[in-house]
Amino acid sequence: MSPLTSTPLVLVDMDGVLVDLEAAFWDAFETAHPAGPRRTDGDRTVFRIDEQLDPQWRDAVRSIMAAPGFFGGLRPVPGAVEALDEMLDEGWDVRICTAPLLHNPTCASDKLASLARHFGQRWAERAVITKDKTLVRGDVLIDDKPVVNGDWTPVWKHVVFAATYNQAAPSPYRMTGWASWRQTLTPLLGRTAA
Ligand SMILES: Cc1cn([C@H]2C[C@H](O)[C@@H](COP(=O)(O)O)O2)c(=O)[nH]c1=O
Ligand SMILES: [Mg+2]
Repeated sequence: MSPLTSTPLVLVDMDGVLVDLEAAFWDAFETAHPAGPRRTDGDRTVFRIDEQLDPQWRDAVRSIMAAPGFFGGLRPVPGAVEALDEMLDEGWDVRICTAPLLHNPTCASDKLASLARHFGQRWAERAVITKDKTLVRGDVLIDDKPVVNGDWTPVWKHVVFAATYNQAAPSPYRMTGWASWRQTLTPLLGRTAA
């Protein structure tokens, strides 16, 4: 809880949680490489797409993700817009906590523009963009990465936003989608939203 209020502070990741990186990636990849691997070849079992595919495709994956504008084209995950607004309007303090891809020159600015466009300007103003999420205080971090680590011991609990590639995540806290945010967060934060 915040030292000044009892309002729980919820941190929410972007890629794979609020916006659909996987769909945007495969749309671009399949267009650029029509004879290459397809999204339908199988579910992702590791966090990084380049590590899922044969090594011959790694540069191609990197080049799609490094393209200026790529992160501005990601579409919201179903239910995400409504859930964020509900959490904030009902009394949680909610911040976006997202990592930039440093070799994409417009990644950080595209993420802010995407938040404003799809979620509303107030969400762009609530964004924290950092390579190290352990530096950010909060009660929970909702994130699809199986392990979110950094230079510090985090103060938040990691709520794993469920995906095929994080089924073995060590955190005991798991959210299966935005429809269940209340059931997942309320027991963790000790009270319902105000
Ligand atoms: C799936 C995937 C992700 N990344 C990068 C893209 C972003 O910079 C981060 C994830 O950001 P988040 O908002 O903290 O989710 O990881 C990547 O480089 N390769 C991938 O396959
Ligand atoms: Mg993510």
